[in-house]
Amino acid sequence: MKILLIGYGTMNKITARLAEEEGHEIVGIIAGSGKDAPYPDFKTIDEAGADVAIDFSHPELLLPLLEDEVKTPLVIATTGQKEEIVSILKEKSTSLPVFFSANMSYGVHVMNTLLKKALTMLDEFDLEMVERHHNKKVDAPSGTLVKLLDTALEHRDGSYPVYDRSNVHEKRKKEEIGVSAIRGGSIVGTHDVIFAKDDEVIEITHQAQSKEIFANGALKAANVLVNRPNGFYDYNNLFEER
Ligand SMILES: NC(=O)C1=CN([C@@H]2O[C@H](COP(=O)(O)OP(=O)(O)OC[C@H]3O[C@@H](n4cnc5c(N)ncnc54)[C@H](OP(=O)(O)O)[C@@H]3O)[C@@H](O)[C@H]2O)C=CC1
Ligand SMILES: O=C(O)C1=N[C@H](C(=O)O)C[C@H](O)C1
Repeated sequence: MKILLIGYGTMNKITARLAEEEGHEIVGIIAGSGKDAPYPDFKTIDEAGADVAIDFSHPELLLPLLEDEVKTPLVIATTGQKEEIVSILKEKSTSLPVFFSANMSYGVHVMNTLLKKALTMLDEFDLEMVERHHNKKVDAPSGTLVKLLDTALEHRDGSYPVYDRSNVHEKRKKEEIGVSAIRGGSIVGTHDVIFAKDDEVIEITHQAQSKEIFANGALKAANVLVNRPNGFYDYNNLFEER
């Protein structure tokens, strides 16, 4: 595949290395500074003539690019401003194939599926969610946690998130879903969903042990997406035949 990279930070440097090892060609980048990039720099997505664009960037880089007409299939991994990004991608997907996932690891898709099942069986349990990431991450809570939280809010009537318990001066209410974000060192990314009631705790955890899993997930998704009809894809429908 001829690949355009949107963003050339930590993640897309890894994507470039893995893509080239697999025999793909990086035809260019669109990046903030991208000073150290050995690839041509483009200003719009389509001018690169790529088979697919893979984005790990920032909403302030991505969103203006989506204001142009785009025909190149898109794999989008940027987190933060989810509602705005997804709404624009859904509009775009009427004329091109788009894959979006706040976590490119298929394992997190499985975790979210397990969470849906657990929510139907554990409605008596208090629910708390904790994510841990490296100290360079700019958004909080993580896109993955936002996705897990959305799943929980959909399945628990009347539930609502509590992001900062330091301002809460009363006992926990049943409807609360506690959300905590931890930042430190080089933690790749860990997500814990904790179900707790008197005398028992059930936890579902996903622990990313390398950033390569995200880049590999994006490349696998791109490989499939380029042969898909126009539409909006995530891990729920990418592999389904239409
Ligand atoms: N869906 C998934 O599986 C994963 C998603 N991510 C997400 O991907 C994104 C990138 O992650 P990562 O590579 O680690 O981040 P980096 O900070 O290393 O790279 C971000 C890139 O975006 C550019 N950028 C950042 N801020 C701005 C801005 N305000 N305006 C224009 N350009 C900007 C940077 O340019 P410059 O270097 O010039 O600042 C750089 O090219 C994040 O949103 C992260 O959460 C990360 C891992 C997995
Ligand atoms: O910024 C990161 O590193 C990651 N971001 C994604 C998120 O916000 O969920 C995915 C992964 O956890 C790593």
